[in-house]
Amino acid sequence: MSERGLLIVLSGPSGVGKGTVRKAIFESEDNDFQYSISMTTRKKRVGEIEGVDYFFRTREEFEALIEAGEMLEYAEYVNNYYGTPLSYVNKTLDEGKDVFLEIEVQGAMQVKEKVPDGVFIFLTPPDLTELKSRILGRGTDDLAVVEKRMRIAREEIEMMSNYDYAVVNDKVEFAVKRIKEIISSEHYRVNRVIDKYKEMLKGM
Ligand SMILES: Nc1ncnc2c1ncn2[C@@H]1O[C@H](COP(=O)(O)OP(=O)(O)OP(=O)(O)O)[C@@H](O)[C@H]1O
Ligand SMILES: Nc1nc2c(ncn2[C@@H]2O[C@H](COP(=O)(O)O)[C@@H](O)[C@H]2O)c(=O)[nH]1
Repeated sequence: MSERGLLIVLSGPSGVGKGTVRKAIFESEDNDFQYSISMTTRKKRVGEIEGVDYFFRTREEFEALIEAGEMLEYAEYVNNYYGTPLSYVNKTLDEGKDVFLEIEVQGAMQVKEKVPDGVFIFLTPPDLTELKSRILGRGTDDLAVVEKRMRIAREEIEMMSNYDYAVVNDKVEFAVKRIKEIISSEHYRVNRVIDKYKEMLKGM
């Protein structure tokens, strides 16, 4: 029996750099994770591509998928739905591949309920001033949305204790290195490899 893949959840406040860090992980040569592309009802930003950055759907389409039980998790964030399609995650984990989700905190907590043996990593900013300047520097949101993201960020940081690991995103390359080290060591946790040894002992 081949081992099921690991479900890795990278989460944290808006603007901390989740997308930047995730892209750096996926661009690295030794990357062996499968990225689960999220679905959203928000408008496409300049340069974003359907099926690469997100699956862009209407609210009606998204709600129909929720009703049909086809989302692993979903959340309403700044007046839009965001969610993870369930079938891709299940199929890929069953193939023994590691699946990487980059999602906000409400969604991460739903995944934790359903897949408690996932690896939950909270990406933190060096401080809140730096967080705000990253959101502003990105230039994608007007001031009211930036303030809303900052209010949500404060609540999200309080949820950090529900995660397995906290990684500070001071420099992207350091954060990437820490995350890779965490995932690599998670593969050696006894509860993940025990079944393989049970099989081996049965055959002796
Ligand atoms: N380590 C870092 N140092 C300085 N700037 C960074 C760092 N990581 C990311 N940034 C910058 O911060 C801004 C926000 O990053 P990014 O969009 O990746 O955040 P996010 O957490 O994915 O946001 P959201 O949750 O809103 O999608 C970007 O302009 C990015 O270039
Ligand atoms: N719960 C989920 N959150 C998600 C998912 N995909 C992305 N996100 C998070 O939403 C916010 C806003 O994203 P943006 O692209 O509008 O800046 C951000 O924190 C993302 O990480 C998802 O599938 N589920």
